[in-house]
Amino acid sequence: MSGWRFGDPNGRRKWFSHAEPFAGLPGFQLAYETWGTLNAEASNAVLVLHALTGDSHVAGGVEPGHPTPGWWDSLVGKGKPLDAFFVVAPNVLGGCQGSTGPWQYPGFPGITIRDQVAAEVHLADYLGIGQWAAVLGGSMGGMRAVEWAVSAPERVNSLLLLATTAQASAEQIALASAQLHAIKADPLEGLGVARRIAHISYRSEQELQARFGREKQEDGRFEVESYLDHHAAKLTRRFDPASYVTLTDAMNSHDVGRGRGGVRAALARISARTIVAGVDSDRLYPLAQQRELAAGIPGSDGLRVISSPYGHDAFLIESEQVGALVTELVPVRSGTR
Ligand SMILES: CC(=O)SCCNC(=O)CCNC(=O)[C@H](O)C(C)(C)COP(=O)(O)OP(=O)(O)OC[C@H]1O[C@@H](n2cnc3c(N)ncnc32)[C@H](O)[C@@H]1OP(=O)(O)O
Ligand SMILES: N[C@@H](CCO)C(=O)O
Repeated sequence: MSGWRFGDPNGRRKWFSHAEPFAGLPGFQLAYETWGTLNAEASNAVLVLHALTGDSHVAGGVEPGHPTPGWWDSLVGKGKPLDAFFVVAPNVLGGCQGSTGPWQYPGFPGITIRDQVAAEVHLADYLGIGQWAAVLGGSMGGMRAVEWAVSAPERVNSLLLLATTAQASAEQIALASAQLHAIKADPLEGLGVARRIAHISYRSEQELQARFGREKQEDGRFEVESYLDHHAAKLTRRFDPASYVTLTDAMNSHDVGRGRGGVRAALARISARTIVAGVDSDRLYPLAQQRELAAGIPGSDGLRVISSPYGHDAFLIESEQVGALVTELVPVRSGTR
């Protein structure tokens, strides 16, 4: 087993181990990182859930000696929207940055978003967190966030759903299936092909046209090809093909309505104060999916739109707009410090 998958590249990871059989596994471990301090009432905990190729390292540079940037640096740290809270970020079950996944466990079973949330419930219990002040997530993280609020409504006080959906659509499943075929044909090369396909869907047509047009590099590749080659190489250096398959299958299985009387009935269970936001240029998780969430969740006050040319990835890039939504959701209350 390659050590890096259990390693701690940023020097901040903690591990939670669950020794009982779970979802076809003999047990599991979740790597997680935390920022801030849990208050005496355990009322200031915020759960941040990462997207497909994300990890527990939401923010870097918060403490001396841990400068590696995180993927939502703008939210966590002194004077930032989540400064007053105890932030917990797990690496998702089946992921490959510290948590149990297919490379750690040959014959790793198929798991669902519900299994991943059930694993995170065990982590919350272990940390002594009965109710989250807020659960935040974008994309696959948003799938887990909405599942948290449906399956354990009493444990989620407020909820921020970004660029996500109540159930995977045929188009999302179709795009994923092409990626999975590539990986199953040749894991390493295939992961690069999968990343190219996925990354096109993470950006917008107008952005790619404006940035790259028909420009070519000296080697004859179109600039946009070179850009995709870059992301493919970058991901294959930091991500495990089998984990990509496991997590993509889990996203395909995502349907909060399954066995619960359908999506509307499931969303009606949510008691959290909720903000749902989508990106106007997102062609992977279109606004109609967030509109469905906002309409079905009783505690939502309607759809917010993040205006950005960057497509789906805007939830990771538009720090100001995302930060404003977080601040609106969890204004720093006295006593949360
Ligand atoms: C959930 C998580 O994100 S966790 C871990 C961090 N996350 C990730 O990395 C996820 C995968 N990455 C992404 O989704 C995106 O890179 C984001 C959202 C994080 C950032 O998006 P952006 O800031 O818009 O970066 P963009 O997609 O334009 O890529 C910039 C990179 O492409 C390179 N690049 C730009 N044009 C070209 C080109 N024509 N040819 C080759 N490389 C190019 C840049 O040099 C830059 O390189 P770098 O990655 O070494 O910095
Ligand atoms: N591009 C980001 C978001 C995907 O939803 C990632 O690779 O995780």
